[in-house]
Amino acid sequence: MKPSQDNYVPTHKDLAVDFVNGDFMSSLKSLRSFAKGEIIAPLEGLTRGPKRYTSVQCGKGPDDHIELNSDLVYINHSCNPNVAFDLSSRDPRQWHLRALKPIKAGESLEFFYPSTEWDMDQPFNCSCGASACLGKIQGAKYLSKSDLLARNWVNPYILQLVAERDGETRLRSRL
Ligand SMILES: C[S@@+](CC[C@H](N)C(=O)[O-])C[C@H]1O[C@@H](n2cnc3c(N)ncnc32)[C@H](O)[C@@H]1O
Repeated sequence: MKPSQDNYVPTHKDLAVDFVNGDFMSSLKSLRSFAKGEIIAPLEGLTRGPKRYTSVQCGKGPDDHIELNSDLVYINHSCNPNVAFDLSSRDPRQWHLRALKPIKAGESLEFFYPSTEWDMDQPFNCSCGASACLGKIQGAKYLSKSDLLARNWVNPYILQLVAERDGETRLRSRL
């Protein structure tokens, strides 16, 4: 579920969707400043569902995908992100959105999609404009461990999948 522009009511006090005409052109902006490390929002009202362009992966399993059911779904990807979805706790009540750097009022919130997603439903050519932009964004499966670790936050289940992938590669090369 993606909140629409019709009769829009923000789901989070300090955040607002910047609706732009055109497919996937909208974004989520901060209405106040946040300090580095500050929790911007707990993740509440989540539902399980299939992998979609709106879902967020929350574990290693095929069914480990949640829908945010809020304005947070409008957070775009950046290769130089300013926020992270931290789904590292075993307790979903601890899952949250956190600032990775100081954020000013009016700034767009952007997270590094491969920090949650292994193999994305809807890959795209990134337009984040960062100097270290990775180009095509399709999920962590397609990136090196060093490219992932350079983005300040990667969820532990993604790092486990990377370790399994890289272990298999080493084993195969020995055969
Ligand atoms: C969950 S939506 C994010 C909100 C989206 N901008 C919208 O208006 O609905 C994810 C989609 O937004 C687009 N998107 C997000 N970040 C992007 C980026 N850095 N470059 C290009 N497209 C991006 C892609 O089409 C992606 O599949």
